[in-house]
This record gives sequence, C-alpha cells and structure tokens, in this order.
Amino acid sequence: MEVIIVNDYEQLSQRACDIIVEQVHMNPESVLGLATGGTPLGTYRELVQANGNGKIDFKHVSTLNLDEYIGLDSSHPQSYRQFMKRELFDAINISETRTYIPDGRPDDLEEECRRYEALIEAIGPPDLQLLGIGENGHIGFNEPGSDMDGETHIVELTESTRAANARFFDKDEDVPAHAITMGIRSILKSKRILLLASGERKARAIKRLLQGEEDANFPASALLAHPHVTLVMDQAAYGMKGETDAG
Ligand SMILES: O=P(O)(O)OC[C@H]1O[C@](O)(CO)[C@@H](O)[C@@H]1O
Repeated sequence: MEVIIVNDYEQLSQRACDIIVEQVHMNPESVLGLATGGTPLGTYRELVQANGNGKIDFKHVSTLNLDEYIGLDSSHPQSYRQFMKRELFDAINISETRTYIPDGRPDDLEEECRRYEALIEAIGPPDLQLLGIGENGHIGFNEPGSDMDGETHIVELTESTRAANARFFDKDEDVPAHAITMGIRSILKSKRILLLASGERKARAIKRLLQGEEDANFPASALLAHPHVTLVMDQAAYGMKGETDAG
C-alpha cells in the first residue's frame, strides 16, 4: 500500500484530484469508481475546478458509484444519485448516461444486485476506485462482519453508520435502514484504489488498517490484499495533530 500523508483536508483533496486527473490523462475513457460521504467532497470541488480550467475532460469517462440507500427514489435529495449530481455530475462535462449508481427502489432487489454486478463487469471494472473509510472500518456500506468475498448485495446499516450519516438528513429517523452496496469482492476488482481519510475521528480506523491484519470485523483490511492501493490521509487521520476533517 502506498501511503501519502498531507497536512490537511485541502491538500488531501488537491492530491486526490491530481491522481484522478493523471488517470484520465493516461486513459481518457477511464472508468472511475466513485464514493459519497463527506470525505470526497473536496476532491469533487477540485475536479469541478480542474474541468472548468480544461485540465480534465470527462467527455469519454464513465463512473460507477459504490452504493445507494434502499427506499429513496433517485430524485430524493439525499439519494446518492442526487448527491453525485449536486457535487459533481451537473458541474462537469460528463454524459449522465455514462454515470451508474445502483437503483435504491427497484422492483426486485436481488435482481438489482445481479444487474449492478454484471454492469461492473461490463462497464468496468473501474480503473480507479475512490473510497472513504467509516469509523468502524466500513468501505462502501460493507459493515463489520461482512462477507470478505461478497459481491453487490443488500445490507442493514449499523446504528453507528446511521448516526454518522444522520447529519445529511432532517431527522435521525429519516436515515434509511438498508442500502445496496458493491461487495468487498466487487470493490477489489478495481485496478487501482484511492483511499482517502481525513480528520481525527478516522485515526483509530487508520491505525488498525496500518497494523496490516486482515479481519472480517474490519472490512477495510480487505484492501491489504489488493496490489495497487494508494492511501492519502491528512495528519489528523494519521493521529498527528492537524486540521479538522471534512465535516
Ligand atoms: O466520508 P465520510 O462521510 O466520513 O464517510 C465514510 C464512509 O461512509 C460512507 O458515507 C457510508 O456511510 C461511505 O460512503 C464513506 O466512504
């Protein structure tokens, strides 16, 4: 695992953007795996700016998102489809037809899981997968105890994940209880993984990851088996005193 420690969230976002720009320069038809949550917001802001300045062209890029809440229509403001539109897609020159996110309200959930996994194979796998890490070590919505060899599936969210995500909703009880997520095996199919961690509240998870032991109770540890992971974190996530996190 390549480890890059930067001073603060701003530098982290800049560095992540540079890595994505490099990837798209190398292959203008890149497939990017994208993530939601607070951590990638700065990276998306930088990418929007880079696109505006002509430093990156998304015309031939495709994207595959990790996950979606179950029960939220794709037009719901807190759905990950709307999150991605707001934070990135609507502000860059990407064709919406090339942006893929699981459907959170399909007729048949199991069929949707199969469809999305087949899509990962057909469109991807991603050349570069952007990832955040949960305080409990979750990646995508793969919570502790998840099948380390699982593909796209339905998960029940833990109370800690629901509490962490409640900040995006008006009321705690509005946070969905289930999600559809790429499995750990689906994530590991990506050619390269760019893992981002910012802020003190991620320090415990990062420390555990860097201890280097694979453990199903700590899903991020599955990344240890991947040949090309780049971890970019700020000093606070590394456990050094530093700036505050992404919020
Ligand atoms: O970036 P955040 O908001 O700290 O979230 C960390 C992880 O948790 C999730 O938001 C899911 O709860 C992931 O999408 C994200 O990578």
